[in-house]
Amino acid sequence: MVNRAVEVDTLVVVRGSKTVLPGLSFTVPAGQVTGLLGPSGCGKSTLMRAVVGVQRVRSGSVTVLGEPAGSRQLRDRVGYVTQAASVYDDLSITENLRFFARVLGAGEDDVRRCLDAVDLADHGDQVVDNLSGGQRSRASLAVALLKQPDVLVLDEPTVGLDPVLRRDLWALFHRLAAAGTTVLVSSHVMDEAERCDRLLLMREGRIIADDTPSAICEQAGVADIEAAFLQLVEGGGRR
Ligand SMILES: Nc1ncnc2c1ncn2[C@@H]1O[C@H](COP(=O)(O)OP(=O)(O)OP(=O)(O)O)[C@@H](O)[C@H]1O
Repeated sequence: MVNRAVEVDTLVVVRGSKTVLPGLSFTVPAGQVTGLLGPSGCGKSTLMRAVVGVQRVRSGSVTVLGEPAGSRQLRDRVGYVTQAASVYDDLSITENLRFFARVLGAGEDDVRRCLDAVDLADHGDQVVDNLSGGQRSRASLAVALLKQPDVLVLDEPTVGLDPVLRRDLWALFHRLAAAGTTVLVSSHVMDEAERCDRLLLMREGRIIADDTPSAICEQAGVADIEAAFLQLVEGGGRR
């Protein structure tokens, strides 16, 4: 088993006229929940797109499970949930899952498993168009779980969710990680930091810290990640 699920080496991404990622290097350990935290616009989505292989990169490399990001071998092994829901509005949640299960070669038992995992079993017959934003994003997450991916990349999955649902989703991420899945999850909300096994703190396209939440706080000599983030920004941080 590869214990570095994701390896990013001197990654440069330019979007339009802007260098969004000016040369990032880091690794993501397998079987843990790694949080990618940073303010809106710092480049989290761009980095996640590079990890799943849908972002044109200027230079550097991104390796996932020992293969180049986006390569054919990774198709069934990497799940990706974007901020935009990727389910059909005019189908029910169960119909969506059955449709994607057929496309992906998954079975009815997988449909049940995924509905349960995201706590939507009681809403399976509801048409997506009538769902709340949070239910919609959980339906997209259920689709991503159909193939039991080894690496799950989630772009701000908890935006707009109430505290109970947020807690439940984080519990799900940890159950998936305990079963061996590598979970890379982004957030711009610093109070989600404590829920991660490891953190990549990001600012203006750079990783300013890469460690466990407690180690980051300890090194900064502060009690919470928000204070650590501020101190890293003021003190220059890692380059
Ligand atoms: N298609 C594009 N063309 C040019 N610039 C872009 C494009 N998409 C994003 N950007 C720029 O790239 C930078 C990083 O955007 P990105 O979406 O990766 O940030 P983010 O940290 O995920 O933000 P958020 O938390 O708001 O989703 C921003 O400055 C954004 O304006």
